[in-house]
Order: sequence, then structure tokens, then C-alpha cells
Amino acid sequence: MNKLELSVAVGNYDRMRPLIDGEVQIDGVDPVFMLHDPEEIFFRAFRHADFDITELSLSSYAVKTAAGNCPYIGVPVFPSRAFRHTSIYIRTDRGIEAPADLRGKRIGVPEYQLTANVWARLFLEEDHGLAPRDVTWMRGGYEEPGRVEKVNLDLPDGVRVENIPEGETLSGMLASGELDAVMGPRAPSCFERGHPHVGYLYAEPQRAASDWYRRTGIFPIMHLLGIRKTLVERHPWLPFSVYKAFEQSKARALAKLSDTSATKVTLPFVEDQLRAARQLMGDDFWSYGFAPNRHALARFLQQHHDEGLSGRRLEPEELFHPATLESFKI
Ligand SMILES: O=C(O)c1ccc(O)c(O)c1
Repeated sequence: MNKLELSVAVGNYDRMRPLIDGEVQIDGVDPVFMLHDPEEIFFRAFRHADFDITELSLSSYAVKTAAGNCPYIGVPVFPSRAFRHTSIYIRTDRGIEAPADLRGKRIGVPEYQLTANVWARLFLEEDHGLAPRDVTWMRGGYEEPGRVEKVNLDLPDGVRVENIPEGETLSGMLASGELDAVMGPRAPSCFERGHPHVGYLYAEPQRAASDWYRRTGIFPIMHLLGIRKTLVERHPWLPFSVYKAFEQSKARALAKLSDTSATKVTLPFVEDQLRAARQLMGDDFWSYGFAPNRHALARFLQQHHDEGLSGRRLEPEELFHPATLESFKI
């Protein structure tokens, strides 16, 4: 039997490199890697099902899975995880001293349903009592006008989501003061350029995130991996093969990262960051697999449903192919 030639769309992350470089194989698969940013992968995957194996937004995947129209089935590989306390950028010249001061403000979002925004709304609500109905959500592209919500939403009454004016961008409107804040997975360019009146909501985001982790035990999951359902129907061995290979690839990447005799990433203080992450979160700080992540997924799915993004409350088990919910032991 020839290997299956499959397109694999993922970000160019250290944990993918052993696969991309051919150090790790996917049993039975001859992969054709396509390395792109999340915006491109997710737009093409959710609008056109362009790829055979693909990184997916957890939120968009949950929207479509609850609606029963997702072309992909998940595998518990989590290519992106992030504490999102760095994801809220504010105007610093209008009295926003604490998260609760966002009440009544206009917050820009590239899309309402993005995973980063679901997690950020979760901690704003849980820790500061700020509910989605308490602000006006202004939707549009960070840097390019005309961005649309890529999956269909049916939001509850009272949640105000408006599109920003034609030709405008979130970064432009935050810089000019027409927005009070921007929430999303990327920093707007006005923040990166050091705009004098734009800053983080959380002045010390790492401290806020560590505190949240100590209380919840959750390292937020942003992305999962999906496989085209029609392929899995024909090749039931595929989901576990994919899971195994991505797990092996991450293990190799972590081994390389841990060898700090000459650091593998171009960043000072990596040894200290690694030690701090292990102290806070344990050695398996970026786990793949179902069991260690069930708690985080259940919390996310509850919030997702509470926000009206998933029409029914999904169980974590429903997100993944059954063959990837458990593993053999020797
Ligand atoms: O869909 C997006 O815009 C997008 C961008 C970057 C990310 O890391 C992400 O999770 C989503």
C-alpha cells in the first residue's frame, strides 16, 4: 500500500519542526506541509475545508461541531496554548485602571468568537464580574478593513456586536481613540509601535496569568488539530497515527529547548523561563492527549455555551475521534 499523500496546514512552531523536517514520521502518511499564520489556515479550513489535516481554532471548531456542520474531526493535539492576559489592549488616557472599568466601553475584536476572546471574556467575567452584555463589541480587521466573522453565529439578545465603519481598522480606531480597547490574539500595530496612549489592561500580565493558573490549573487551549472526516471514514487508523506523530514531535522539540548549553531559541533568559514554567505547571506544562486536558476543555465549552456560541453544551469527548481518547500501554 502506498502512503497517503495528505496536505497538513500548521503554524511553523518549534513543536512542529521535527515533523516538518522529517525527523518524525506519521505512520502511513506522506505529508505535504503548508506553513501559514492562523488567520489564513482558519479562514481556508472553515470556509472551504482546504486541507486534509489542519490546525483549527478551538472556538470556531466548537461552533461548527455544535451546529453539526464541521468537515473535520478533532485530535487532542494542541498546537497553540496561551494565557490571554496579554490580549486586551486599552487606551490609557480614559480612566481604565482595572478590568471592571471596561463596563460601558467600546471594545474592538477581529471576530467575536475567536478562542482568545472566549478565554479573555471568561476571566473578565469570573474574576471581575464583567459580562459580555456590559460592553459594546466592535468587529473588524486589525490592520485590514473588511474582515468578517468566518463562522455563522446566533448570539443572545442583549449582546451588542457592531461592525466598525467601512474602511476602518481596529488598530487605526484604537490609535485615534474611537475605540477604548481591543481584544484578540494579536497585538494591534499601534501597540507594537509604542503609541503613547495604548497599553495592556493588565499591567503585569505574566503575574495575572500565573495567579489565574494557580487558582484554576488551566493553561488555556487555543488550537487543536483536525482531520477531514471523509478521510477518517476511509482510513480509521489515521487519527491515532496523527496523534502519535505530533506527540513525538513535541517531545523532541521540548528536549531541544531543554538543552540550554547553546539555546535553541533566539531569546535571552530562556533557562529561567523554562524553570519557572516547570515550577508553576509541572514538567508536562504543554500536554497533548485527552485526559490531562479534559478539565480545561470542559471549562471552555461551558463558557462557549454560556456565551451562546455553541447552540448546545458540548462534552469534551465529542470534540475528538474516539480512537484518540485513550492509548495503549506496554
Ligand atoms: O483567527 C485569528 O485571527 C487568529 C489569529 C492568531 C491566533 O493565534 C489565533 O488563535 C487566531
